[in-house]
Amino acid sequence: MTTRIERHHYDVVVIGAGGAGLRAAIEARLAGKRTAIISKSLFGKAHTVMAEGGAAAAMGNVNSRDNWMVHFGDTMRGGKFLNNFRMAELHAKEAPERIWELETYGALFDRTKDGKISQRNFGGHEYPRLAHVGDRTGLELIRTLQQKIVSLQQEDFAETGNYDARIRVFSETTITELLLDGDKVAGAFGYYRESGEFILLEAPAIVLATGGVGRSYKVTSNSWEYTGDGHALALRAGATLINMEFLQFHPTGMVWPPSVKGILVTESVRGDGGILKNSDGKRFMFDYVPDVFRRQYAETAEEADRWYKDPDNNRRPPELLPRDEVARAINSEVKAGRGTKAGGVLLDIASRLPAEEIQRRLPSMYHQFKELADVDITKEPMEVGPTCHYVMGGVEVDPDSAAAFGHVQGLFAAGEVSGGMHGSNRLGGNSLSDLLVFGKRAGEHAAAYTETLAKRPKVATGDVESAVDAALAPLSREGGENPYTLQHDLQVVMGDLVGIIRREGELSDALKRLQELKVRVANVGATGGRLYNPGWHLALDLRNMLIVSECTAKAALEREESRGGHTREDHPKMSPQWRLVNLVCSLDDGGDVHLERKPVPKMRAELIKLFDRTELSKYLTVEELAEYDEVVGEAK
Ligand SMILES: Cc1cc2nc3c(=O)[nH]c(=O)nc-3n(C[C@H](O)[C@H](O)[C@H](O)COP(=O)(O)OP(=O)(O)OC[C@H]3O[C@@H](n4cnc5c(N)ncnc54)[C@H](O)[C@@H]3O)c2cc1C
Repeated sequence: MTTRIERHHYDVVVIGAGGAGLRAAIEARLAGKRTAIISKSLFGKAHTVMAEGGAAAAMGNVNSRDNWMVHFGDTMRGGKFLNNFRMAELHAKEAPERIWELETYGALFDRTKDGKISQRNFGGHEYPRLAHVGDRTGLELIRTLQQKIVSLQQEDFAETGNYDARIRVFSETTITELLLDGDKVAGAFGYYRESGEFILLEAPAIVLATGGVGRSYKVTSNSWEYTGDGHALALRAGATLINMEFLQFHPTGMVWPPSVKGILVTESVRGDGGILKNSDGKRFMFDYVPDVFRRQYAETAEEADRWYKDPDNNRRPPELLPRDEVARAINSEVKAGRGTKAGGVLLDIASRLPAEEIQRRLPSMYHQFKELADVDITKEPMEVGPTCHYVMGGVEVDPDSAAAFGHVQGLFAAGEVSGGMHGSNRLGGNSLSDLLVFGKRAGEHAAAYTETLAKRPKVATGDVESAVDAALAPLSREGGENPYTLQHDLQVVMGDLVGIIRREGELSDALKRLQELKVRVANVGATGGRLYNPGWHLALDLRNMLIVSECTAKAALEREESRGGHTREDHPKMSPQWRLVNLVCSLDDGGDVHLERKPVPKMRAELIKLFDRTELSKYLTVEELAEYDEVVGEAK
């Protein structure tokens, strides 16, 4: 029996309808390309919509000392100098323009008294920098980008009589394979979640914008669709992934009740004055300021509290250290027996701001705790603990064009699925701006790439048949393993052995168990048919989760130091030698993960000069410092 496959032809296919995907699609359409947007979940329901705190952009509206150079410095510092410097530079320079542009699309950010876009404090940012809409910034971002897409569709309708003529959204559609013609992208294959029918989109350029990988962990802020699909699609297409060992465990997820464990408690709570206390009532973060940050952070509660009103003459509260530091501190307090019964610590905003102010600034948090935990955050503290939140690692890309490295052409990646920009740790608020800056670049360069081709790459019939067979396999397997059991077992391995604190023995053990899981996942089965069947969908997601988890575990075992979102108990220090190394994953012919060390690109002279020597000496090797001295010497 032949299987029915719906076929479409586009110039650019964007996989993912979060901020990165929508911004990329807008740009490709503005370049005149026929563009498709594919979304695994409902249109508008990407992670981007859940972003609460804001988008970081050095507009200098609240503190005029802010500018792109300070933002660049903070981003590099936050990423512990492992960031791709060019990405961090482009991001810091272009973020303000991307935010202002959103207002031309119809966004309306909160205002300062004099009518400028308001900006709030966040961990690791020297000045108030996050443009925001209460604590629902992601919603405004997605709403505006969708509105822009609708307006483009209306333009197309006026011209052609067809709304979908140049930009079309395929929602609740999952891509399972990328199809190639030699080393060139030729299309994407997937299925409609509701009907289980197959779809083939032929296109010479594909932008991956599929977001994160959090569902390989049990305690996570990520929703069901974040199974690392884009990462795995890239690998299977011949692209490379960079620095997959770096996962961000956000310090404040809900810990109670168990059914909501992991749901995010926005950093804005701390940005707006919230403090962390242990079960003895001690404000413990003062005990956890690492040497590299000591000069920037307050030593007493009095100084920390003064900072909120007078940031120019006081140092920042330690609650606003980068997320990796705060997550580790909470972990240590709980481990030392100073946590709450449910295994968290207390986050107190109730004693810091009047109730009306809390409700005005943090309406979503107020409702979240009231509805889910029966806690009134204007009266009592919240119970919080670390939750797997964000992956810094991702598709290795050219910083300027967002084109994927490796043995594939026509593949681009932007947003959380791409790697490099955030180094070993992302600062809060830097994701929303990253999506806009690199989403736009990816769309623009994908469109331009299609014009360089002498002929359109062709999809091979055999490849489509293989994609169909792979998709149907779990449904036809008699006695296959239950996908939910497999996901649970994977989450146990990753949570217990590749979690927030890592050790050599446990990582080796994790790799062994992942190999065993690989064999079991190859035998995964799903009951029922193709009509809306979540068990089947998970069975297909599992091989992506597994491959991405293998990358994380392998790289985590290889990197013998602690940096940002990678903490090795057996190698607790940051090593200047390891700062020179990116760990890059590819797939070998047998489909196994191959790990390679590559040098971290060297920062240009005018950028390295933005940092002072004392600070750099905590990160760089002796040889690098000598080069720095030469550069600075020449400038004098
Ligand atoms: C609760 C929460 C709060 C956050 N708050 C902030 C904040 O305040 N500031 C900040 O900067 N960052 C924040 N972040 C992080 C930020 O929201 C994300 O990193 C960012 O939104 C990722 O955007 P993206 O466009 O890369 O992908 P996403 O918005 O995650 O979208 C991914 C898209 O890809 C689709 N997709 C995935 N796989 C497939 C597939 N196989 N086929 C088809 N489609 C697929 C999904 O359905 C979705 O449409 C927060 C994250 C969470 C979870």
